[in-house]
Amino acid sequence: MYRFSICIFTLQKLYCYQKNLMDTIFINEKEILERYKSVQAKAHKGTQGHALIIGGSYGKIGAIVLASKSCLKSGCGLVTAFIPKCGYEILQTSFPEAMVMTDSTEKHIAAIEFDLEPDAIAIGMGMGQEKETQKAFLQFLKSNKKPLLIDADGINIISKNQEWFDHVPEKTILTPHLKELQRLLGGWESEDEKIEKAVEFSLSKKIIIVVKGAPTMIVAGHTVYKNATGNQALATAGSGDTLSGIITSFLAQGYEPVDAAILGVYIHGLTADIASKVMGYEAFIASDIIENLGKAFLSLRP
Ligand SMILES: NC(=O)C1=CN([C@@H]2O[C@H](COP(=O)(O)OP(=O)(O)OC[C@H]3O[C@@H](n4cnc5c(N)ncnc54)[C@H](OP(=O)(O)O)[C@@H]3O)[C@@H](O)[C@H]2O)[C@@H](O)CC1
Ligand SMILES: Nc1ncnc2c1ncn2[C@@H]1O[C@H](COP(=O)(O)OP(=O)(O)O)[C@@H](O)[C@H]1O
Ligand SMILES: [Mg+2]
Repeated sequence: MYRFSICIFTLQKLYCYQKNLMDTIFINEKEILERYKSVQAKAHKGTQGHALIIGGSYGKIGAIVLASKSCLKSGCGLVTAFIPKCGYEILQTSFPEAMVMTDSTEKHIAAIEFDLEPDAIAIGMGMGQEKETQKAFLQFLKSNKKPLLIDADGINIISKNQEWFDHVPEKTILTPHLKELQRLLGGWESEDEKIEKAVEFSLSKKIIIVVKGAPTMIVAGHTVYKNATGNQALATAGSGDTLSGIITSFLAQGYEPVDAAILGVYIHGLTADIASKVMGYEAFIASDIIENLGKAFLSLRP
């Protein structure tokens, strides 16, 4: 029996490591237009989806401002932000279109309690890793059944507690940058090994991994989608927080998680391609991603 298990395990490993079984799809405009659905004439905010964005901590409320704003600016009908108390006025003032719920703790999240039924949830941006926050994150994972995206400190926390993946819904999207990916997977020795490890992890946890970088790859089991948009203008604080908001918007609008990730990464990159032609790379900041979302969506129209 023991020998038999070893044999199965080795075969599984071989299967995952065989590069020719990894299907790579290049995401171009054609792939996007096959997935993208514009807003219906009779839509209203109630039909466009409600996203809940959870995160932020003292000094990092900006991450939630950026994620909430990019979310609503990508077609979602309603956005609620769940943040520590200290972020209430910041969010209400800088982005009045968002609704805000606060934790009872001042500077970090200590209990994630809300009385609404969102269509999708993003968690982790600017959230920090306080003990109480980690506990609240676990409680949240245990109770949540909604489509989910985990970014930043959410990834950092779950990387150290990988048994918590038992509570993560299938097709949850993780959006690690390189350092976060290292924390999640351990190291790698080559670019190929990095993607092979991501494929293996995606298969074993049944999740989608957005491997952020230049270019960004979306790993969904054996299929790896390679994005074609984006440039070095995106090498700026908050550009990942903004990406989380955009992908969550598509999730809340009812897109399949893999399509939400593909569309989100493409549109996010497109804003930088459009804006850098007129403003260069240096002056581009995360708010310019949000500013250029309109032009990016317009460019998808035939
Ligand atoms: N305005 C706000 O509120 C903002 C809030 N934010 C929030 O802050 C929290 C901490 O997030 P964080 O990503 O800065 O910290 P952390 O994971 O330790 O990574 C730092 C190290 O990782 C590396 N590295 C990073 N990115 C890389 C990349 N793309 N590609 C390659 N390497 C990369 C790099 O390491 P190095 O390469 O220098 O060794 C770097 O020194 C998080 O919750 C986030 O949401 C931010 O979004 C900013 C705006
Ligand atoms: N040189 C680059 N070319 C293309 N995309 C980039 C480049 N540098 C950064 N990005 C993109 O910017 C985002 C950075 O995410 P992240 O590091 O999480 O930012 P933050 O946490 O500050 O919001 C990712 O989507 C990444 O792919
Ligand atoms: Mg980030």
